[in-house]
Amino acid sequence: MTSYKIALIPGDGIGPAVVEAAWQVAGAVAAKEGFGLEGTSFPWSCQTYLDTGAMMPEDGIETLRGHDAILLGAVGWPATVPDSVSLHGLLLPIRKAFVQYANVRPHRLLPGVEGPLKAEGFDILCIRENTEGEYSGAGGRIHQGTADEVAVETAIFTRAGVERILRFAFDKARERSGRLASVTKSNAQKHTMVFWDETTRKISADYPDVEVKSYHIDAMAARMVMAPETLDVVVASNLFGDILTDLGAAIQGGLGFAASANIDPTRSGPSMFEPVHGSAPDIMGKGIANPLATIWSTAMMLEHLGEGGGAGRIMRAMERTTAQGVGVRPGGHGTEDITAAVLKAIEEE
Ligand SMILES: NC(=O)c1ccc[n+]([C@@H]2O[C@H](COP(=O)([O-])OP(=O)(O)OC[C@H]3O[C@@H](n4cnc5c(N)ncnc54)[C@H](O)[C@@H]3O)[C@@H](O)[C@H]2O)c1
Ligand SMILES: O=C(O)[C@H](O)[C@@H](O)C(=O)O
Ligand SMILES: [K+]
Ligand SMILES: [Mn+2]
Repeated sequence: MTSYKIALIPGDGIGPAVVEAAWQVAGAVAAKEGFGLEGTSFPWSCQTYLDTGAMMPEDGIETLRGHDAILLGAVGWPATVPDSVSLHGLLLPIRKAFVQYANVRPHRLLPGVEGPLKAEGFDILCIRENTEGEYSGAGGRIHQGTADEVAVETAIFTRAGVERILRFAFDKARERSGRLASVTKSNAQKHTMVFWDETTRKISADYPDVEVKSYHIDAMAARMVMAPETLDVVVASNLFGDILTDLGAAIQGGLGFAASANIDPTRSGPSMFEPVHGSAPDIMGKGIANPLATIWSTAMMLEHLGEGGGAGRIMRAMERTTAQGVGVRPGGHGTEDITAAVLKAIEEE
């Protein structure tokens, strides 16, 4: 029997609840399909930082390397650890160390979910650059705490980094509708974003069958709200992609629906799967976190592992669940009800 080694990092806040839900669903599907899932849980979180001074052990990356994939909940507990410390201490090092340069985030409505726009028929695949750009961490502060203080944060765009994410996005566009939207702000940011636009035009020569349009980020934000059905594959830098995908989550009904995959397309190390949302301290412990984003991310994980049959089972079970009105609006059903409904749909198929 084929078996996969999965590293589970539940993290903070609602992370453990949604990972637990998704892991149950993954197990049910594995049993149906006849493959094995061997999960090892790593309790790395803000509590680890308070206990040890670091978000994960020094050999954390090496420990993860031995796994086929990573399933993560959420990282961050701002009441005790600054978000800049938790993000740069756990999530970003994993994305960078394993060169998970493509953050793939689908946005569409599950059946029965209306979303605040009541828009229909949109199906957007956002491809976010995931290792550099505005998240490079290059910069510093001098004269800290004085009137002369200076803070600098430099966005770094490398030719290798921009070309590979654009090629990944062009490939996805080719597999889907043949349409790609590239998002920059090249009117204001005249170095990095002009470079991105130039690179887009250069690479488009290799994809004559893909129609590519460039948009400024502000216009794209409006377009996603006013006419999301006009978009298919959308590619953006690390920060712009981060912002657009919370907007994408909103139009698909909320953060509880938005899934994501941090992919190393070369497969030289594990890829990581996690919901778009964070640790949601405001609802932690209330039993109302929507697990569907993490369950959907788990389907993306199975797809990546070559278990398309299992991924399909999860997607169909989620769709049957929401079509029956379960989990479609905030506060309607709790984490356990939604998980139970998905498990039932898997069992009944
Ligand atoms: N990838 C990650 O792990 C990740 C992502 C975003 C934020 N964070 C961290 O999470 C913490 C909280 O950040 P935030 O409040 O800006 O964003 P958030 O995504 O945690 O929450 C934003 C809003 O969405 C709601 N929400 C989120 N997930 C939900 C779900 N599954 N079901 C129902 N409602 C849900 C929350 O209750 C909150 O009102 C911070 O420490 C932040 O740095 C981590
Ligand atoms: O990448 C980030 O900014 C955070 O981890 C989170 O907001 C995300 O979108 O993954
Ligand atoms: K997350
Ligand atoms: Mn985000």
